[in-house]
Amino acid sequence: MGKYTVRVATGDLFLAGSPNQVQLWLVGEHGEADLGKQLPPLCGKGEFEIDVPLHLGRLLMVKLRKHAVLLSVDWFCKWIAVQGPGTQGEAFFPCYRWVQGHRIICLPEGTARTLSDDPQNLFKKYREQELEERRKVYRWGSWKNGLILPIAGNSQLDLPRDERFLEDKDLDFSVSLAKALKDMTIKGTLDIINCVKGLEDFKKIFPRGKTALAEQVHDSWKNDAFFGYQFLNGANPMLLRRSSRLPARLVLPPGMEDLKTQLEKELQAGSLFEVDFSLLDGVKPNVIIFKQQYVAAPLVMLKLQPDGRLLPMVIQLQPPRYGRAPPLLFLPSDPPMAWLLAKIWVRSSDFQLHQLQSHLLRGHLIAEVIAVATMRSLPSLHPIYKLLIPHFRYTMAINTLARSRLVSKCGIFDLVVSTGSGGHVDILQRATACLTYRSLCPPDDLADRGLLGVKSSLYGQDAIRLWGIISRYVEGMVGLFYKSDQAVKDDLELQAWCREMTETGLQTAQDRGFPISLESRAQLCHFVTMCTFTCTGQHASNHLGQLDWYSCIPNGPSTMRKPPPISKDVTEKDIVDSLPNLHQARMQKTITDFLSRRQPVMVALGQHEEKYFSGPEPQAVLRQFREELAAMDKEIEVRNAVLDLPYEYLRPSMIENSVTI
Ligand SMILES: CC/C=C/C/C=C\C[C@@H](/C=C/C=C\C/C=C\C/C=C\CCC(=O)O)OO
Ligand SMILES: [Fe+2]
Repeated sequence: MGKYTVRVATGDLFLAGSPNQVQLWLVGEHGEADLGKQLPPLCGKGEFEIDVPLHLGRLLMVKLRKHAVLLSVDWFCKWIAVQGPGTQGEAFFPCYRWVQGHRIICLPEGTARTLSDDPQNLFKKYREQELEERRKVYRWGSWKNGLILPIAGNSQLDLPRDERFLEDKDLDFSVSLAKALKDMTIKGTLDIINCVKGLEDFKKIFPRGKTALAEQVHDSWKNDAFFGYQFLNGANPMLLRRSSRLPARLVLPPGMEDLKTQLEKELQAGSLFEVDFSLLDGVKPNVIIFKQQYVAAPLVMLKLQPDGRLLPMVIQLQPPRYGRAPPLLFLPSDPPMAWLLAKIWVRSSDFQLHQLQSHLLRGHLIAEVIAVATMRSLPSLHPIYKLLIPHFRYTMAINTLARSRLVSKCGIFDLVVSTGSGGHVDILQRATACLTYRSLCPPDDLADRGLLGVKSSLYGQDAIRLWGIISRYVEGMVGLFYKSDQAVKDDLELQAWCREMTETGLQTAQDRGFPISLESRAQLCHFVTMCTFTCTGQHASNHLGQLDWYSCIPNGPSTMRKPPPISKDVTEKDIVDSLPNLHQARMQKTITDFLSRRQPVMVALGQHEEKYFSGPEPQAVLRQFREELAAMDKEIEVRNAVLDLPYEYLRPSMIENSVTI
């Protein structure tokens, strides 16, 4: 018994407060005290003192309930802190959620606890009730067959309130999208009089890139070294791999002996690389306003020079067909327009696999599965929940928007992308079928692709460095709560979480290397590091490059309006007629600029302000994480300062703490 000081923190945004009164209870080891209805949590922090005539002992949780006389107004509660008998200084009760309706909400004290950390089962009932409620609110949906599962819901309003954009994000997204579409409409009216006779006309109509690098892309996109560089450090660094043999599909027609000799020489030297777009083979192309669009499935062979440049050696635009003559091979020595058109076809194919496989599937959709599985399987007391929850912010919301406006019927893909109107779903299904656990873990993925130690792969170096920092952060936290491998095996909530993710969310992905159970601390750390990296670095490295590399339309055409060339007799007009028309180009530029602009409402990696963990040790681990991130950021800044083409997409200060756009 004694005097307690209670502090109540409301969200910082305008709509976070509520005029409804809030009733509070203090729940201790030895009893529970009803503190009655307290100040309505209008805004900021409220504080009150109260005498409690009971001996509560150590405080375990705070319970709260909103009372509405006329109108129930949701309240965003950040946290509650209590000082008094049994609090050892100050007891902190994290919330960071919306309090809706009149239900009683339980907020356990912030110390992370696995089931085995609660031998008296003081929280067991609470954990079970919380998960029972979460499984009703966070339900798996289904978008298309053969894909990993999304959250149920067709719009943000269908989502749990805690998953929707807060008003600052909502305002920024809506206003900037409306402005982008308005500008597109206004500029688009001029397109009626604009005509694109030559490639230079594209530059006149779309003059300025939004970044220094985008400007360089406008100037240098035709250059072979620039073309090769993109597979290392461009918008999509996920497809390049070192050749272990000449690809079977690369059928060399008679007269190409020199090329064969060169390829074999590079192969023997270990400097032969390839990018194979076979996943696109046979995808049904879109028809846009009654006009057939076209898709190819190229193969590019490249050689890594001693100076680090990656130069294309040959492009095969389509795989060989049984019973037909071998496909034409395009070479750097071909007539310039023919070679340029072949490269443009590769760029358009890269746009398709980048946006659908590397960005949407391996970034957005995997992050969503991690988020939904966690909300359905781990209580808020669980250390892994506390570790991961900051990396789920807005992911379900942005993905629901993508499913309703980007890859939906009559969405952006249908309007301006050559794989729209169903081809994009086919590609997602194919990409899902070959999605492996190793491919989501840079140390394994880069090893498998033969990119470890390739100095000119700045993506590779930064991805390995960031993976290491995240891995140490995860190990630091896991080490606080799991003292043995057996403790991991015995954690039934953890095992249910892993199974829910692999078997349900990822749709029996154990066939592709994903774990169905966690047998050791090392395996747990690897899995949680993959989750964290996917929600942060993987998405950023495949999201941020759009602004630089796709604002020059010929460098990333969202569609192609003529079939791939079958001869080398190519004119500039053939190229212009193949590229997106002005309307399509303007829409592509509008959407990719809008999506990849630097977000004003942004939390950088590791910089979340929510305090989910109580206690000095987790805070120390988080502090160390932030210090390592800051060191990496500074070193990348110094490195980039002397580079003609700086690589920024894995700079910690540029990486969002979750997938929000
Ligand atoms: C053409 C760019 C394709 C990108 C797909 C890859 C990842 C998804 C993307 C997320 C987008 C989320 C929401 C998009 C919402 C709206 C789209 C913009 C305008 C639609 C026009 C309209 O409906 O009015 O990653 O960032
Ligand atoms: Fe994105």
